[in-house]
Amino acid sequence: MNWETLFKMQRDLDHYILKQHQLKNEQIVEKKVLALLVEIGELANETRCFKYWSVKAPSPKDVMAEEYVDGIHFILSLGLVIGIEDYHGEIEEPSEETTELFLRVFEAIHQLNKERSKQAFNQLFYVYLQLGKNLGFTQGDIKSAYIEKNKVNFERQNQGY
Ligand SMILES: O=c1ccn([C@H]2C[C@H](O)[C@@H](COP(=O)(O)O)O2)c(=O)[nH]1
Repeated sequence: MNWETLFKMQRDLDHYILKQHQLKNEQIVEKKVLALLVEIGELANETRCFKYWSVKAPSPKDVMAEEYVDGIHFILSLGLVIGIEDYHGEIEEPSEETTELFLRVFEAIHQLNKERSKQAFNQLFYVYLQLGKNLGFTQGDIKSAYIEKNKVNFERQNQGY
């Protein structure tokens, strides 16, 4: 999977948003970290993986994919802030179950916020891709859902979102 294209699309979107709201990256890194944590919480809610008290089915795959790629947006965006423009790691079949993977993603986000290093970024991307695989998304699914949502995000900026 060529992630470089997605990093480039993310850079364009982030620039557009910063310009629109007259902000600089330094002012919003922590907000981006919180935004990412919130998106992952929203995704967890759609999967219902932790709702041991409920028998309702998870949301449809397209709904989950949209939440999942919101997370991809903020991960790429945080990567760009620390100077990362591509990702080359291979993913292995995740051995953990969904809940455990979510907890590992949250942990990796906190680590990235503390370290702001390439190693911490790669760990986060790796575990997030494992979560995606666990939820049934191929890399092709992720790419097409990302492209679709990136377009929506641009449109929203033009509509006074
Ligand atoms: O600097 C930013 C701010 C937001 N978004 C994108 C990520 C998500 O796809 C979406 C979040 O939108 P809502 O949670 O407001 O729907 O915006 C970015 O890509 N970069």
